[in-house]
Amino acid sequence: MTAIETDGLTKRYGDLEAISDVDLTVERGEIFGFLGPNGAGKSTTIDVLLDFIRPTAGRASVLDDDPQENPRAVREQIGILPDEYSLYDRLTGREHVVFAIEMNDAADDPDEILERVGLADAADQRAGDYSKGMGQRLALGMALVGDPDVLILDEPSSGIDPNGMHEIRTLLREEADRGATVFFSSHALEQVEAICDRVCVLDDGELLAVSTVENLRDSLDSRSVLVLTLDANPDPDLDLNDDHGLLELPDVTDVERTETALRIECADPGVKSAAISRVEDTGASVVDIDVEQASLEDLFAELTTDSTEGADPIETPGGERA
Ligand SMILES: Nc1ncnc2c1ncn2[C@@H]1O[C@H](COP(=O)(O)OP(=O)(O)OP(=O)(O)O)[C@@H](O)[C@H]1O
Repeated sequence: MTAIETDGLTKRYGDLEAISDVDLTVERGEIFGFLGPNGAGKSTTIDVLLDFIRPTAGRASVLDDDPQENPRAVREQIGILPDEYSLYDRLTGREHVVFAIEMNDAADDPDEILERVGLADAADQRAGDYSKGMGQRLALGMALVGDPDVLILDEPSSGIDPNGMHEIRTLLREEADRGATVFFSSHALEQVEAICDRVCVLDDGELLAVSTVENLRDSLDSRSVLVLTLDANPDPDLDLNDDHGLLELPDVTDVERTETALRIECADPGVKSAAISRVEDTGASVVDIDVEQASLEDLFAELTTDSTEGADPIETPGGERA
């Protein structure tokens, strides 16, 4: 059953298309990473889901309700940690949570919530004296009130240290285990990959890929760079700028020449031995062989760079192309 669905979702501000024809499906109970650089369109998408703004075209649904037709029903089922939230400086942490409980007509124990977000010791401190990370934890605690079916978290890691993020990941996993859907929007890949079941990558308003983190990793395992260090005193007749015919090999996607080495991008690991033979056949002497694995960071950078200029799309096995 789907928790969140968008179909051709588009939002224009004048000439600017903040999101373009976004088709997205998030299943119930999954922790879904909504990934993209600044200005990608993440907050715009979230604002449409909450009916804070209306789409120019397309539609969205949250737990089968259309936010435009039934905004109240949608918001009642969502716990939201917004990108920009405001706290009341003079109210304590506990008073904030009590306020959220009353607003939601919920029966939560405020101290239990404060404990879960690591603020038990600061419950009676005024929010005006909280650090940024403490404020973020408090806003997250308020989002948990009433055990919402969908948690929408816009940049939840902002201001939170690595230990804190570990606690928050545990908390989000508990939420998913009780059946909640977690929609985790972030530009920080390392946060998303550590917790999410599936991720999508949005850039310039367009959905570039949807995949499991595992499939993204698998696709990277088959993408590597072979670095061949050549004899520093090669045959003087050897053309150092030559690509050694490597680009004629299928699955060699790029060749870069440094002073003493060749960096050969391989789309398939099986091509490496053919590449080495090809270089040696031209009379060059290979003195060292190294393999650089691509990281998820590389993939994210590649997906979100020049996507509008016809860069080659990256397939994520088992994932969808958007
Ligand atoms: N009210 C608005 N009027 C005009 N343009 C807007 C408005 N809101 C957003 N935009 C533009 O829409 C695009 C998407 O913005 P959005 O805030 O959705 O990105 P984002 O992915 O959430 O970015 P960030 O990670 O920085 O929060 C940006 O180019 C932004 O400038």
